[in-house]
Amino acid sequence: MGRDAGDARGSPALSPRRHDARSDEDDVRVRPSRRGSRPRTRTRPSHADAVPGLVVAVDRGRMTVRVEGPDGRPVEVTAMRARELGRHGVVVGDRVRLVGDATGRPDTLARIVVIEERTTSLRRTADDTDPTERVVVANADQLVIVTAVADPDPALGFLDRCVVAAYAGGLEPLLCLTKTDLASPQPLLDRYAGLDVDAVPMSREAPLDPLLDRLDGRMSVLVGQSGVGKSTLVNRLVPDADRATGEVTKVGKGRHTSSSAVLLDLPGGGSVIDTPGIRSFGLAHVTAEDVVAAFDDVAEAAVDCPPGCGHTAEDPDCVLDAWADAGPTARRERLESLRRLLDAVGQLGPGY
Ligand SMILES: Nc1nc2c(ncn2[C@@H]2O[C@H](COP(=O)(O)OP(=O)(O)OP(=O)(O)O)[C@@H](O)[C@H]2O)c(=O)[nH]1
Ligand SMILES: [Zn+2]
Repeated sequence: MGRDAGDARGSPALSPRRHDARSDEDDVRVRPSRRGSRPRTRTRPSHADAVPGLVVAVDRGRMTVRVEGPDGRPVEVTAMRARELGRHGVVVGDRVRLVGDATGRPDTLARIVVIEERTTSLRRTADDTDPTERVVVANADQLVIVTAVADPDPALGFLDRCVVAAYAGGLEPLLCLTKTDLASPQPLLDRYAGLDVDAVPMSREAPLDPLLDRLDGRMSVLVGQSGVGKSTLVNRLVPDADRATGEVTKVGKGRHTSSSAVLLDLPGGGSVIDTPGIRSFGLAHVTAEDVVAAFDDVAEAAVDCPPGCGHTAEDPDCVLDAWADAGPTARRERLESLRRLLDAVGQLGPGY
């Protein structure tokens, strides 16, 4: 077959091979459009025929992108970012478009030319003062915060930070309270009840069903500190994922050792994104407003707060106290829980 079926139908000749002086190697060859009907511009090829895919792993600039193969089954393609994306990073969960060789055959490399708009972005900064935020995972529905009820004791500050990061990124938080064979999950359940954070107690002996019910058909990110039993959980959820458990050394753990996140499909539908590299959540990018916005009732009341209100008990003109007093006692509990979150992450927002 000729290089472009479209030529036969009389569409304009394709642009010259070297279409852009700044092109990197992959850009030099302009791929003929499969449909052949769309002429390319010199500086920026049209990507209307680029192949849609889902980023399932990122490892040192190389992305693994899942696309639909010729037989309708998913194929994993190795890809890199096109230079034209500028500084836009690609993360696990991103929906992208690929040009180049998207067959997934060995030693092929495709190019990501489009990152679709994200529905959610789980973000973090290196610490609370660093303004450079990094997106950790895109488009996930929920953040599953894995914490042991004992051994190790729950790191409450870390939990609060994860809850805040979830709300700020547009994800629903879900607490997965592991090792319930060692202690009661009740204190942790109580701690977040006022905010209606969903929670599921779990131990390695207990059936997975209550958790699977919540993961079904959704894209969920799993975070947790070392030793909480996250790998044990992932191995049960995705038996062929082969995540190493209980090892002291991080060397040689799992297949995607150096990745910060890897998407794994659940056998019954939905997926989980494991984040082995993420042990902390800097929240320099989060404002008190971002947190409040996650609670419709509180956000509605807070519109009467002065601009820049931090909504803490120390903010003199915060209207949320009056709002709590005017309602049932549950409102006060909700406000206290919310303020504990704001306190725990501290220094939220400019001027607060
Ligand atoms: N008692 C009890 N121990 C568990 C449970 N789940 C996991 N463990 C143990 O807790 C330890 C840590 O489990 P992992 O699954 O490796 O924990 P992790 O969160 O992946 O931690 P890293 O390996 O450091 O990333 C192991 O010794 C497990 O056997 C549980 O439900 N109950
Ligand atoms: Zn306020």
